[in-house]
Amino acid sequence: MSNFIAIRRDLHKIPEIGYMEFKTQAYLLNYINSLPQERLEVKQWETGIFVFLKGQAPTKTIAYRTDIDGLPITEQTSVDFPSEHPGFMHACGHDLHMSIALGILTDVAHKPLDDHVLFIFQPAEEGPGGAERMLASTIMQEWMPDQMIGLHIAPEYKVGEIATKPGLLFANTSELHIELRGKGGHAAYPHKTKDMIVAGAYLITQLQSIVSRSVDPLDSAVVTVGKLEAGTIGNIIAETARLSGTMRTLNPEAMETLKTRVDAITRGIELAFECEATVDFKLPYYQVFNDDLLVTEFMNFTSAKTDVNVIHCQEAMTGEDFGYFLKEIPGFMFWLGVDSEYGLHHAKLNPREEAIDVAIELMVSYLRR
Ligand SMILES: CC(=O)N[C@@H](CCC[C@H](N)C(=O)O)C(=O)O
Repeated sequence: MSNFIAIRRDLHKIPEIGYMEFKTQAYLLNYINSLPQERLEVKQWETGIFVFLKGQAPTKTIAYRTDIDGLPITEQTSVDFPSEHPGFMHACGHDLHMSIALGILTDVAHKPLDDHVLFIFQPAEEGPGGAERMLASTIMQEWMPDQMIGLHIAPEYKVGEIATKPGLLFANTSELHIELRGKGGHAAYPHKTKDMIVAGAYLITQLQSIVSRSVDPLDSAVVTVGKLEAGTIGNIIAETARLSGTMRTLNPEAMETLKTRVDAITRGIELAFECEATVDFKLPYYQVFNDDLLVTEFMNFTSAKTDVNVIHCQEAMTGEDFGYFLKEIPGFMFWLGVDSEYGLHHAKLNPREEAIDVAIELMVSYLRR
């Protein structure tokens, strides 16, 4: 087993959510401190880390970013290194992302490049977002890179495949939080109450009409309610209902349509069910937009390799706060095939670990080209 597969397994056992990645940060720092230190400068930022590796004859700084947080999901895989944190799992592949980053860092720490390389270990990609804040940090301002690179595992592609494209790769996103408040009471006296479970159910059903009836059919959009909390027991009418979800669009203007329609439909529910509602659109993520020239050069470079197959993919409705880095710094993101039967954010996600060495070798050869 490669050292970086072992590292991935260690990290897989300790998933932590955004800005709580204390054990993860300690593990990463411990490893980074074991590398040759002559050219390294390491700075902690919240639960994240910046590692600056001085080049030998630098003309620019290239940044490589990995996210480090896990998700609140109870793991259901049968791997023999499962999550040791009940209710939490690396179900989006950030354990692989981190081991790949450490693999690249290890190589260049032993054999420095001409250019500087900045490694960014970023917290809270799944929320509330770390990229925008890291970008604004004084550390990043001091070490501002000229180019950014990031990857994300892709369960639908085979090991040895990568996929990307020039221009738009990932969607614009916004979280959606709605709270409905009515008058609870005894289940036998519904006429004396305002039942927020019924109101919430109507609301969720009506939200489904936004994509089908308010968004231009030639655009793409998603409105997903992923969490609904309401009620306490079967014979009490619920006083509150809380919905949380996410909205996605490929076109930034379509996001404004979604917000306007969510607001309008919620106001309609307030009237119809005689309740009060608050709508909160939180934590927008800017789209991931690849630099045409850089990503095309990377795709051509990779195509010339015999061991990696490059797929020109379509845009995805996933969100990534890596988009904030690419808004300011030219660069690109790509999908790394890991061939898992279960997808991202699934409790049975089980990426094939051979992809780790594929990615390290690809990135090291790209950086040394
Ligand atoms: C790659 C990936 O799965 N990213 C997450 C990002 C979450 C963004 C935000 N918290 C939201 O849910 O809107 C995704 O769900 O796409």
